[in-house]
Amino acid sequence: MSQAKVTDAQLMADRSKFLKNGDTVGITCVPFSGGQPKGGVDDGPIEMIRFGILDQIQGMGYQIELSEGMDKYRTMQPASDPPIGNMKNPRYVGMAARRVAEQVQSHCKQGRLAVTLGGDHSIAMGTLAGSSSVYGSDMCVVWVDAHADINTPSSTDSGNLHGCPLSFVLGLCDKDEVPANSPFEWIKPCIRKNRLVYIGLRDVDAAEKVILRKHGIRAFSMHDVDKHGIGRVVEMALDHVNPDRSRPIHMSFDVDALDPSVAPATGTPVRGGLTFREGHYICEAVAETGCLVALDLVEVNPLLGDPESLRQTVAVGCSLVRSSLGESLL
Ligand SMILES: NC(=[NH2+])NCCC[C@H](N)C(=O)O
Ligand SMILES: [Mn+2]
Ligand SMILES: [Mn+2]
Repeated sequence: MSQAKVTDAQLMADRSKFLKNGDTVGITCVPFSGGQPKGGVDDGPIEMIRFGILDQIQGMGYQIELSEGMDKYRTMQPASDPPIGNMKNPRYVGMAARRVAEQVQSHCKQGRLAVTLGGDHSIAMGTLAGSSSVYGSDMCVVWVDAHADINTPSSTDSGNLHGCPLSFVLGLCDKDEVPANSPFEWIKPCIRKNRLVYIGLRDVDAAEKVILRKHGIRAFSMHDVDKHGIGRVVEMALDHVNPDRSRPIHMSFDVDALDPSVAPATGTPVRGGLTFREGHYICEAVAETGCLVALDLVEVNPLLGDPESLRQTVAVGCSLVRSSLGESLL
């Protein structure tokens, strides 16, 4: 009795509405921590690789294309990088994100599913610039996070750019916040406000709430998850940005969306987050649409906490990636 071997990769490639090489995953590792003050988040990608993420993805039947030169993200830090206004490490963040954009763009151009392993969330300026340069402004963004990461250069209290990536790609910054010689000048508004949706929010700055309200950006907080259940929340979120499931999706998953009991090793943990299953459900439901073209998995910080916290967080990061690649589809 012989049966043709049907892999997860084949099922996902058949299901994919946009990827011409849907059985190939283009992986970009970004060992970068310049968007926030805590060292260690730059070791996120290498710890996920040590844990076996590449073998796991290959084991699902995918081909892997790995972006070159991940060490360059560490060596490209400028010798001098004084704050611009409130923004910390602005040149480093701007340069790193620009390189991320090129690497993600190249995977997307080749029709591969672009998976980016961070690194702190400031790198999403790059991932979104890269994917949207190929898929255009019809692409929608599912942002899974405890935080809104939509501060502008002038609204940010902390000055940490991992709290700001969305304001750049949405074009919410004033001209004087991104002047002609700014490290962020290369970022063009590329994501539409009505194509962005959040899931998991529970720690949003006052200034960010003003921004969300002003621009009518749809957000499903943990309150909504409690009220409606994760199944309904994901359905409502997708209905908002992608009612016919006919648009490409870029999902940006900050591991701190999960409850700290599930993902403790992260820089800005917030109590009351998604359970293990709720986090995975989101990934599975997005995989099921056949619309996923790019995925970020960020903010795993192996230096925070004891060895067991580290193992647990790295393991859950890898398993969220696998679920997004269709591991649990039958
Ligand atoms: N990607 C993150 N973990 N972001 C946390 C941001 C926290 C806070 N809103 C800030 O702007 O500083
Ligand atoms: Mn976060
Ligand atoms: Mn984030």
